[in-house]
Amino acid sequence: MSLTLDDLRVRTLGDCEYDSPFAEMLSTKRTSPHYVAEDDRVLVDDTVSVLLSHGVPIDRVPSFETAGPRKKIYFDPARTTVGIVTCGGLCPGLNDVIRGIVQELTEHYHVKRILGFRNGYQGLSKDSRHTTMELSLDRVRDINNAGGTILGSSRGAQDPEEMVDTLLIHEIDVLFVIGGDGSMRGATALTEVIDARKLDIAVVGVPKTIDNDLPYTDQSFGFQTAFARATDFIQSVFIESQAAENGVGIVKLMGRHSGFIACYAALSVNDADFVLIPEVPFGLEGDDGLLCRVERHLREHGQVVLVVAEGAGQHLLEASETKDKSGNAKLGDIGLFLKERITTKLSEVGLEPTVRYLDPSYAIRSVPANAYDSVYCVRLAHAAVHAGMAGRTQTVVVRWRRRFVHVPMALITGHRNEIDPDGDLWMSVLEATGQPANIGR
Ligand SMILES: Nc1ncnc2c1ncn2[C@@H]1O[C@H](COP(=O)(O)OP(=O)(O)O)[C@@H](O)[C@H]1O
Ligand SMILES: O=P(O)(O)OC[C@H]1O[C@](O)(COP(=O)(O)O)[C@@H](O)[C@@H]1O
Ligand SMILES: [Mg+2]
Repeated sequence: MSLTLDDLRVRTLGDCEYDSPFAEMLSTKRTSPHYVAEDDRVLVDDTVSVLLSHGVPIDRVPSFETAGPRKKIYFDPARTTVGIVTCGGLCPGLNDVIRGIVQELTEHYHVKRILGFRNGYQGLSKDSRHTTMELSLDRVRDINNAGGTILGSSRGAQDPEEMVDTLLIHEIDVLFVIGGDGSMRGATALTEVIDARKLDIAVVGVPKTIDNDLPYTDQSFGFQTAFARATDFIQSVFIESQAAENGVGIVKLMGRHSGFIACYAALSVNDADFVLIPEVPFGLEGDDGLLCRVERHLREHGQVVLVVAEGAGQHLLEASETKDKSGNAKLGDIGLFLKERITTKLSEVGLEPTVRYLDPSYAIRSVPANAYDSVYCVRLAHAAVHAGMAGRTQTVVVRWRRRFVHVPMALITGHRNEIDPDGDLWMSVLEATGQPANIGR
């Protein structure tokens, strides 16, 4: 997709007239390999060929506004009230982000009132708008030691007009939405109502997804923790299948539309023989199909390990029209399906398998963030606070090519981050597993 500078323009509520608490520290700072000055920008692309293909001077090629503290800010901290909400599925690090936002607002900006809305957008609805949580430093002190979110989360639509009424009742000036693509669509709907009513409320997003399926973000927070946890389950089925006669290990991992968790966990353990992801369709039948390939592998090596993303091979299952409360398609169970088909096939050819099947499901996303993700979360939280206090709105903060930047919300919801079957990640998976590029297709 070809972007223009206009697509990348971040919205702001107005001129920044208040001195930022960081003004003095920033006065001597210049762009360096480790810092981007607020009037500098970060390139979207990073290869010579793509940069040249734009055919415009370097200051016209697509670039992001840098994140970080500003010398001047839009909101007067002494008169600012902040809201925080976490929506959608859980992800390691949600509590770290909440805590980081509260710490930054309290300790540096001296914002006095921070409210957490309970249970996702539901907490902004008319019915539950009074069940807020005051977020003080004491309240968030050790919340990062636990998984989940102290605010709770939910799926399901709420009326944006009602939600904005709730923001007004609580006199919210800046709302931080920590959530995925659905949440960012919801946040966009909020900003549309805010605009229509000519209100002065900023909405800033911190993208969350263990599936790593949001674009313009290197890797989403919590993803590393989630795939690290997933490796435990691959190791388990590897050991089980190694010890059994004709051992087959199958692990199904989360990943509705994108197979990042499956690929990274499989590469980390480096013991998987087949990795199946939504982005690369496969067939079961025929000499080249998965079933025969599994059989041959088993005959040759005595064991076989498959890692399958939950969204893989959906074309092989009966189509379902079912959706969850947020409108996300409910998928068929590819893990159980493969377990049955592989068991039947191997039994038919006289290999009487011992099949070990694990579906760790929520076990990989309900854990606390690891040290790496915790660092990432706190830095995203800081960037979000700076963006909000500077009056950025309809904007998310992300890390892109190791720099923290501002991205318009519309870009984050515009398409999905998926594994490119022609890209180098999938090539690494093919190299590590030895599986062919096409299975039964
Ligand atoms: N198109 C949309 N417009 C408004 N709100 C939405 C939209 N899509 C999802 N939402 C709301 O955002 C919240 C989170 O969405 P969901 O898809 O469950 O999780 P995620 O944000 O992780 O993708 C839910 O309350 C859902 O109703
Ligand atoms: O919590 P639920 O509704 O069971 O959702 C499970 C889904 O949540 C996910 O973790 C993704 O969640 P999000 O849509 O919140 O990013 C998927 O991997 C999984 O399919
Ligand atoms: Mg989603």
